[in-house]
Amino acid sequence: MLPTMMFVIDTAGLVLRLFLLLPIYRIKVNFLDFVRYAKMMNITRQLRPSLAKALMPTAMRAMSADSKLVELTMNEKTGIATVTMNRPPVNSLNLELLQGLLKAFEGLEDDRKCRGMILTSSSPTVFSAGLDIMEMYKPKPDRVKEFWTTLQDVWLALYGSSFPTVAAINGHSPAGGCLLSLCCEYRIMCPNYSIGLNETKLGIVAPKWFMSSMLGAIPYREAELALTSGRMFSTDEALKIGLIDEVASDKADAIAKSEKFLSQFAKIHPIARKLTKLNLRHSALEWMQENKELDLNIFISFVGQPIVQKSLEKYLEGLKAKQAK
Ligand SMILES: CC/C=C\C/C=C\CCC/C=C/CC(=O)SCCNC(=O)CCNC(=O)[C@H](O)C(C)(C)COP(=O)(O)OP(=O)(O)OC[C@H]1O[C@@H](n2cnc3c(N)ncnc32)[C@H](O)[C@@H]1OP(=O)(O)O
Repeated sequence: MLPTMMFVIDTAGLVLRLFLLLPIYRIKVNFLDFVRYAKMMNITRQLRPSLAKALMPTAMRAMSADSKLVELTMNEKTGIATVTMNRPPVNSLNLELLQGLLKAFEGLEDDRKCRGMILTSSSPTVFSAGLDIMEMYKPKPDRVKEFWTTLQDVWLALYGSSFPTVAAINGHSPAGGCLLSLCCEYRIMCPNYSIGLNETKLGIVAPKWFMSSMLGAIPYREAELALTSGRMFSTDEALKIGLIDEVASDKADAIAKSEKFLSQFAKIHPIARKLTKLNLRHSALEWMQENKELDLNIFISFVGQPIVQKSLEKYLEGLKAKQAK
């Protein structure tokens, strides 16, 4: 009798607390939200055994991401998903890789079992070489529009994800690669690689939202110096200025450390965590939502400039020459 009464009182309390929160943040709540909340509050043991069992995770599951460019696995026991970029040789972000990432992030957003996500790479030495320069060099009008819009959507989905995120940076991470890691809440990097927003070195300008992502990680003064000079940081330098949070000895260690970081959120109220994150990121997210079209037009006119095309051509030649040596 007493446990039943306690359960009814607990449940009423939970529902009341949820409904007090909801009008402020305009969250849709449904039964599954309640179940998540209840599970977090550790009351699933009091639910019907069949329902409690259904809530218990079982094993590691490969989820369909419909793209060989992105592998998505879910640890059913912990609810931690791993998204692995798999576009050899350097995971340069072309339209198809971005579409694969977007699909994976949106899928996880809809997956009520997802408790966190680790973003990593299948390459032994490169996390991501950033945007595929071939998408910007002599671009086809329709494709380049779709390319940039998809990048904006990937940024919105990752920077604004409701689940906690970690980048396990197991290789070099210039420009767009660094951006992806900056969208995550925590960065763990393997030794002796480089990371940074090096756009000015290519003769291009990192858009406002690239910069605001960096400003979310390091102080303004450091960001100003890094962005204007296009500086790439070694793993140790990145740790010193706070561009990364931890160093791992290798990829396996980076994943283990990522899981440890994410596991702390098991004890944190998921709605409180999510709303705190989204409130902190609100102005950058809102700017993007309201300025997608403007940002697209700036990009299109920027990459259309002959001087920008010349810079990209020179940079590509430099990469090829390096390869030929
Ligand atoms: C007011 C204006 C406002 C807004 C303007 C709007 C927009 C403009 C800004 C757009 C933002 C762009 C951000 C970017 O991400 S640009 C991309 C920057 N990336 C880089 O600088 C990285 C370049 N690559 C490297 O440094 C190295 O490749 C790397 C350290 C990652 C790995 O070195 P490794 O020795 O392992 O490999 P490589 O031999 O160098 O490369 C292998 C092959 O891959 C090709 N490659 C490398 N990177 C790219 C890339 N980013 N895109 C396309 N191709 C790439 C390289 O050429 C080699 O090719 P092959 O010779 O084998 O054909």
